[in-house]
Amino acid sequence: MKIAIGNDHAGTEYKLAIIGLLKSMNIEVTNYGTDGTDSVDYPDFVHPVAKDVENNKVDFGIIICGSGNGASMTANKHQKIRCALCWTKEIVALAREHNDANILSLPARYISLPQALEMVQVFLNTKFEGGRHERRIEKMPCS
Ligand SMILES: O=C(CO)[C@H](O)[C@H](O)[C@H](O)COP(=O)(O)O
Repeated sequence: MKIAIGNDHAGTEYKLAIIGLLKSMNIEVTNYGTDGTDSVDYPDFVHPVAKDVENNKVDFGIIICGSGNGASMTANKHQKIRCALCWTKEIVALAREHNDANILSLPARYISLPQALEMVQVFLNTKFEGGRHERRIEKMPCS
């Protein structure tokens, strides 16, 4: 499995820990940064993740900012992206089962690091249910 990951300054600590987790699971990671804590603009680090997912260069994306909102809004501008902003593992599971989310957005300032790591594992280990949900996600894109 391959994952692309990106974040702003609010997400660096969590991002580095998530990369450690992914590598311990033998998952290939493309890290688009930032790796620092100087103030940056999240779109600069989210668009590359969304492009990799859109172009099937990776299986999934993970993006992290303070609230998760700016990052998810940016990712969802891409036609083929279904980015889910999640704050519990139950919402993560539903984002995969019902929405076939291909990017997970985490709000680093509002969840604990252990929660974030657990949510990443749920995201990667939960399958899309298909069925009625397939019809619904097919209706998501607007022309
Ligand atoms: O974009 C956001 C809010 O939707 C993110 O939470 C950012 O991380 C946040 O806005 C950054 O805030 P800061 O005051 O510049 O650290």
